[in-house]
Amino acid sequence: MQLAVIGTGYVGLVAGVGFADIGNDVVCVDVDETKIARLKRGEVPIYEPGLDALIETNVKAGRLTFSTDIATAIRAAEVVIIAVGTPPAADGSADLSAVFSVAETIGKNLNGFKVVVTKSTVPVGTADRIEERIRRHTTQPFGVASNPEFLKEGAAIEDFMKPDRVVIGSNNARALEVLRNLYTPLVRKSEDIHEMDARSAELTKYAANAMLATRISFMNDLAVLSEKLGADIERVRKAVGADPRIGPKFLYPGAGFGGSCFPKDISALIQIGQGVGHELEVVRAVESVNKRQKRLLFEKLRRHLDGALEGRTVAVWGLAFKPQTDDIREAPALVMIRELLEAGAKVRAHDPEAMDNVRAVLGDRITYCENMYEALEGADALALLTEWQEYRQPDFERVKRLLRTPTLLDGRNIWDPKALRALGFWYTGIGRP
Ligand SMILES: NC(=O)C1=CN([C@@H]2O[C@H](COP(=O)(O)OP(=O)(O)OC[C@H]3O[C@@H](n4cnc5c(N)ncnc54)[C@H](O)[C@@H]3O)[C@@H](O)[C@H]2O)C=CC1
Ligand SMILES: O=C(O)[C@H]1O[C@H](OP(=O)(O)OP(=O)(O)OC[C@H]2O[C@@H](n3ccc(=O)[nH]c3=O)[C@H](O)[C@@H]2O)[C@H](O)[C@@H](O)[C@@H]1O
Repeated sequence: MQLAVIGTGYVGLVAGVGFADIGNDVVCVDVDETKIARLKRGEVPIYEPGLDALIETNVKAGRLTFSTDIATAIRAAEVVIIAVGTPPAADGSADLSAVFSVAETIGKNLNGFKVVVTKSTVPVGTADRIEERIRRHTTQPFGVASNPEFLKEGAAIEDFMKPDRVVIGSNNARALEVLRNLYTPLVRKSEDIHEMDARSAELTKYAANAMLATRISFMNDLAVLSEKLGADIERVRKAVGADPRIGPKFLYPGAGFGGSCFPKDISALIQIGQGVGHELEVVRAVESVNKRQKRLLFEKLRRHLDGALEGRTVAVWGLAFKPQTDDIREAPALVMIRELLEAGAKVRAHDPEAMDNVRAVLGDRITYCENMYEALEGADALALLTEWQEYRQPDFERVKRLLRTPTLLDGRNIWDPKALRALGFWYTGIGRP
């Protein structure tokens, strides 16, 4: 099939290369000329394991190209996939300006039946609004569909190529059929493709993200309770997750959830509810618990130092919002670093992939260390915010020698409190005695 993917970010690029890999002809389009120029030179603008090799293979095979010429890409395509960003507007709702701008361009360039697919996460009812925008400019036939994406950054290719399920929402039978054919090679059985109306598909995306975020905030809330009661949330987590009705995934307490989606989609869902006069009370609590959780490590450190943060130095390991990505959008580390700077502390940071992105936001307000141990030199405490593999088993004797005071804040519960206390560290994690 001939596909145009509009918006070559985390989702558009992965979807584009994934569809090319199963034999489609794909052109990935973006308004960002620098990004497209880099991709044309063979450079991959984001860190995503396995992506470089897959792009290279498909470009070489002639199935994957990059362009800034959206009109030509649309005219050549049978299926146009919208994967542009839908960032939060000032009031928390999703900013749909990029989606609508693409819809208008599609309308102006329709030259025969096409399926227009929204992969971006958009509020319920957006498919109808897209259809209306396209119709303003054309009398050509087309079908609009919602096809939300469920991939996780850091595991994006695996998630895309072997999805647990695919959701396709449309009121147009021809569009449903085209998309069913497109996805059939990626699913194990036909029941893994869930066909529905567009509104249900749009809501499914928010429901899935809100459910996952609810599990995390629930566990983070219980972690605070655990600590106050002298219980160990890690033991509770494992035992609770052993119930197959609950399951073990997405129950890890930590420094709060970040990323470009959970925080944004939760506030958009709250807005969607309010738009029809329904207050989503559970989702509101998920959001407020998360805001509190992102400040938890900072508060623990402040208490430990009796409020005296001025002039102290804090080492931070992990800046990305999770491991295996360079994405720092809504990362808990940024919240902690900003609090520290505001309190007059200095920060020495390390991350295997995300330092350039942080530099673009914070500039020289903090010190960036190429080596994780270098970040510890002369620091009064080490705070771990992202559970990169290389932080799991550091040389703690060396950590102790380098730190001015042996203080550890484990924002992801990856270290052993007992062993570290035996080594002479002051240790605190999330919800552990
Ligand atoms: N990042 C993720 O893991 C996931 C994201 N999503 C959703 O997918 C959508 C895209 O997210 P990301 O890929 O993370 O965003 P991103 O910010 O990485 O990429 C968006 C791309 O769209 C381009 N763009 C903006 N306006 C454009 C226009 N008018 N024409 C062409 N290109 C345009 C931007 O230059 C950028 O390259 C969002 O709605 C997001 O909620 C859904 C599932 C997973
Ligand atoms: O809509 C999206 O963009 C995507 O959002 C999330 O994916 P992603 O944000 O890439 O990463 P996750 O692995 O879900 O992690 C999100 C945040 O939750 C945190 N988290 C995750 C799991 C957990 O048990 N505890 C926890 O604190 C992570 O550290 C991270 O900060 C969803 O998992 C994807 O299914 C969805 O497609």
